[in-house]
Amino acid sequence: MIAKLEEVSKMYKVGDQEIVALQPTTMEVKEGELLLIIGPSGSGKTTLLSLLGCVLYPSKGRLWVDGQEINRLNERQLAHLRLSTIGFVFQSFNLLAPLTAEDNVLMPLRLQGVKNAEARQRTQKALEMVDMMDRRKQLPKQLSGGQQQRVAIARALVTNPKLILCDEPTASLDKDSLDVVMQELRHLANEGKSVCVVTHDPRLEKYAHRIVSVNNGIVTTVDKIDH
Ligand SMILES: Nc1ncnc2c1ncn2[C@@H]1O[C@H](COP(=O)(O)OP(=O)(O)OP(=O)(O)O)[C@@H](O)[C@H]1O
Repeated sequence: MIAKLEEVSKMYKVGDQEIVALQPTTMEVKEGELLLIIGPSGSGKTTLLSLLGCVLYPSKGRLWVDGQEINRLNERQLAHLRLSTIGFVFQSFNLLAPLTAEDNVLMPLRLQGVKNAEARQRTQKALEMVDMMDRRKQLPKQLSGGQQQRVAIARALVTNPKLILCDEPTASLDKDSLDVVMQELRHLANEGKSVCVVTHDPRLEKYAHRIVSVNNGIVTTVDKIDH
C-alpha cells in the first residue's frame, strides 16, 4: 500500500468560522490501482488529493505516504517526499510556456540534480511512454490539449514516482483525448503505479479499478461494475 488514512479529517479556518472539508476518513491507496475520487463541486475531493499529495497536513487523524507518517515530517521533509514519491497532473497541464515539451519533462530531474546524460535518457523514455517523442521539440502552445496533457503525464512520471495524483486531468479535453489520457493512466496503474484521479465526470468510471465517492466531506467506497 502506498498511502493510508486513519480517521483523517481536514478543517479550514475562515475568519472565526471553521469549515470541515473532510470528515474523519479511513482508507488506503494500493499499488497497481487506478483509484477514482468522484464527487460534486466543493465536496472535498481536492482536499483529499492534497492530503495524499503531502501538500496539506491532516487536522486530525494519521496519514502515511510511502511508509512515512506525515504529521511527523517538517515542511522540508514533506517537500522531499513529494519530489521523490509523487507525480502531479493538473487540469490546466501547468507546462512552462517558453520550454519545449522535452525541457518541461526534464525539469523535475534538474530539480533532483540528476546528471545530464541520465536525465536525457529518462526524459526520452517518459516521452516514449506517452507517445510524444516526435513532438518533443515543440512548445506547449504548438500542441493540442490532449498532447499537452500527455507531456504533463510524462513530466509526472519521469522521476519514477510510486504515486501519481491527477486533479481533473481530462476537464479541458475532448472525448478522444480523454480516452488516450485515461488509457495512459490506466496502463501506468496496470504496471504497478498507484494512480489517483479526482473528477466529477462519470465517464471516467470505466477506467478505474476502484471508486470512492466524496459528498459533503464524507468518503464512501462505491461498488464498481466492470466494463
Ligand atoms: N484553503 C481553503 N480555505 C478555506 N476553505 C477551503 C479551502 N480549500 C477548500 N475549502 C473548502 O472546503 C470544501 C471542500 O473543498 P475542495 O476544494 O476539497 O472540494 P472539491 O470537491 O475539490 O471541489 P471542486 O470540484 O469544485 O474543485 C469547500 O467547502 C471549500 O470551499
